[in-house]
Amino acid sequence: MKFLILGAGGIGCYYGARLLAAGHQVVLVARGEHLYAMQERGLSVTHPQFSFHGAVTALALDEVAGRDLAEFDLVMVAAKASATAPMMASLQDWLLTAPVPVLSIQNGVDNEAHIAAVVGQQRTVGGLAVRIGGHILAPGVVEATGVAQIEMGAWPDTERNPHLAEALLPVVAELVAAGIPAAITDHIERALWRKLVINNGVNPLSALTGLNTRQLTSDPVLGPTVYRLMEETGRAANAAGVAISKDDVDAMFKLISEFDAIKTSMLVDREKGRAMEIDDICGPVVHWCRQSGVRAETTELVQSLLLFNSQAWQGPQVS
Ligand SMILES: NC(=O)C1=CN([C@@H]2O[C@H](COP(=O)(O)OP(=O)(O)OC[C@H]3O[C@@H](n4cnc5c(N)ncnc54)[C@H](OP(=O)(O)O)[C@@H]3O)[C@@H](O)[C@H]2O)C=CC1
Ligand SMILES: CC(C)(CO)C(=O)C(=O)O
Repeated sequence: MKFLILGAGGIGCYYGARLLAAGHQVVLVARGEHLYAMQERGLSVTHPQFSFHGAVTALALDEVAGRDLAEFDLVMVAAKASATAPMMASLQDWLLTAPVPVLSIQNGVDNEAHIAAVVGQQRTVGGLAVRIGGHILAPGVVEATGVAQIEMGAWPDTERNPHLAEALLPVVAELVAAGIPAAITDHIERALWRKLVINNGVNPLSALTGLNTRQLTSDPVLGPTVYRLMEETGRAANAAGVAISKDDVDAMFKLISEFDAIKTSMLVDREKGRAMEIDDICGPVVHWCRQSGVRAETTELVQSLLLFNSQAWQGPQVS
């Protein structure tokens, strides 16, 4: 099969390398030093159970339109959530040249709406990268850990998009054969909110404190705070019309408490001085809880602390 990965950084390069190692064709879209390094020296990916070192096809976003979209079986969007809408807008005309499905494997619950606005719901595949930590260590060099699953499903659910759900079956079979545990869910919107429960629970707090997921969940003060952030996410989901129960929140807390000690993607962004996915992760929780009339107080506090804390503190202004 042939895959186009838009925004091939930590997770995009990991999954891309798995597909390349299994004999698929993969085009990676990146920018800056990372793109240059992949073009000049190839890509290196290390993972406890897998490694890849080799030449890759890497392009800048504005070079993509020179390719024939119809040759691809799947477009995967793997950039940060804030890049989804601008990427879709810049490829809008090209994306309408062939009916190829477009899958998001990003965190957040709004990426699919941005994709659907350009390619239509019939081609939009919701998805998420589960139990993976993957980061660019240096340009062209990626380190990953975890079983690195992909959960995907026709957007917004199989019932409303049955033909796409069927078309995904061979893609999932190839991902599994390539060592990517992939599965289809009939209710991807719910799966995305369940993942947001984890991300809103640990990402902003880890970026604030510098702690990894295990340190956070096992801390006597921060652990219960993680749980409260998760509960608020569940409340937001219900306000948005997506059923998330206390059992879901408990299951997500257990999952992240028992998973490898991960440095979250938001902490990595903070350390690198890059924009963090604060609006994409805390934003929907704050928005939907406010809509419901009961604010997400802990999320609002953590979000504000992170926003203030990430701006360069100049010290008190003395007149
Ligand atoms: N990293 C992780 O462990 C996990 C991440 N996720 C989620 O997956 C998504 C991707 O995360 P991650 O892999 O860490 O992100 P990265 O920042 O490592 O990768 C995204 C890549 O896309 C590039 N990019 C952004 N805009 C463009 C553009 N216009 N043209 C070309 N390249 C572009 C970025 O370049 P630049 O650096 O210049 O911005 C970067 O190299 C996020 O939603 C994240 O929350 C989910 C599970 C785990
Ligand atoms: C919390 C974690 C590691 C879960 O996969 C994640 O999604 C992230 O770092 O953004």
